[in-house]
Amino acid sequence: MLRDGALQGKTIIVTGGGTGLGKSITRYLLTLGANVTICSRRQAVIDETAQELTTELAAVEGVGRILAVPCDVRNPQEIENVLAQTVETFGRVDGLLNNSAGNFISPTERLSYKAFDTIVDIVLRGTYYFTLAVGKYWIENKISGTVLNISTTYATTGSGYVVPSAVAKGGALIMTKSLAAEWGKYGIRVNAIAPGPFPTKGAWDRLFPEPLASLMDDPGSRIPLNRVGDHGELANLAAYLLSDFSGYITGESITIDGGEVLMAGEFSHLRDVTDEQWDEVSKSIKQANRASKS
Ligand SMILES: CCC/C=C/C(=O)SCCNC(=O)CCNC(=O)[C@H](O)C(C)(C)COP(=O)([O-])OP(=O)([O-])OC[C@H]1O[C@@H](n2cnc3c(N)ncnc32)[C@H](O)[C@@H]1OP(=O)([O-])[O-]
Ligand SMILES: NC(=O)C1=CN([C@@H]2O[C@H](COP(=O)(O)OP(=O)(O)OC[C@H]3O[C@@H](n4cnc5c(N)ncnc54)[C@H](OP(=O)(O)O)[C@@H]3O)[C@@H](O)[C@H]2O)C=CC1
Repeated sequence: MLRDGALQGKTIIVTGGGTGLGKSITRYLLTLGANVTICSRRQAVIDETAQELTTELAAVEGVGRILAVPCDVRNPQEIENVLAQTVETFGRVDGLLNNSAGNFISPTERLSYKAFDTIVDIVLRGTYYFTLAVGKYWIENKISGTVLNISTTYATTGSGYVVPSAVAKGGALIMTKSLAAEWGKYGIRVNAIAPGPFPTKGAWDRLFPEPLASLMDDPGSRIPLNRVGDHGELANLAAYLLSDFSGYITGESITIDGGEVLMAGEFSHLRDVTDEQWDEVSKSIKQANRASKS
């Protein structure tokens, strides 16, 4: 979407950048010329992604550089290390994409106390810790940085069977808005993206495992646009929100879900009714109208 070189000179940290959506967004940011630090717990995974993307994009003109630094977002010292290594390698940090998450589907009454803590610590506490570290660096160095948090549509609607994730994503969304209000005076923007279903191994293994996958509708079939999301579509939006082109947008969460949340509307599920059935419906209503007048 953005023109070549749109992110030239920018450095962006992507948490969870070794897999799934974080990897796809990292690929696009590099293509647009940004330098990117990817971080997550598994060093082998982020090293392999860094190697793969470097090789894959070698021929792209103006491509950015990639650095992989291991980090558990629940650990402030490891976050400080990612920040320090990024500044040492690329000179500065301009953007932070909080994309790391943990999640699994389960009836809430089956969860242990620790299960809740594990998800909330990664998603809410981790997002806060990373944002705090980078925000303090920006304020101290007078850099107008930008934070982008990967949320989810159920951060606002809520959802059964993923209660710890919904609670944590909901908290991170309110943090997005609260910090946007507070740090606007430093020129720091804080936004979020709320994706619907975008197939990744990490999400599908934990949210649509068998026998659930066979029992549930195909996620695309519940969506007005009739399909799941494409990683490129999400990467476009993320790059825009991390770029200066979105310079007047802050505290916003943009939904990208093919209209999935709209299916909560009372009658939105009627799209499978045929023309013939609608003829019958119309006839029946008109009959009732006539009857009510007589
Ligand atoms: C539309 C799609 C929206 C998508 C949104 C997303 O976020 S997709 C993103 C998807 N991507 C990811 O999630 C990627 C990262 N995810 C992960 O690494 C793991 O899934 C993790 C989140 C469990 C963290 O691993 P870890 O090694 O830090 O933790 P651990 O193994 O030590 O477990 C901690 C506690 O949780 C318990 N518990 C675990 N599973 C279940 C279960 N199914 N049932 C019940 N409980 C379960 C486990 O028993 C333990 O409690 P206990 O028994 O000690 O009291
Ligand atoms: N896929 C989808 O349909 C949707 C996804 N999302 C969100 O998109 C984001 C990416 O998810 P997706 O790509 O699908 O799934 P992935 O499982 O591929 O991504 C999650 C990433 O988080 C990293 N991570 C997990 N725990 C930690 C931790 N403690 N510290 C640092 N990194 C950690 C993982 O790396 P590692 O294991 O090496 O630490 C992994 O790279 C998440 O925020 C998710 O909630 C939202 C809505 C829909």
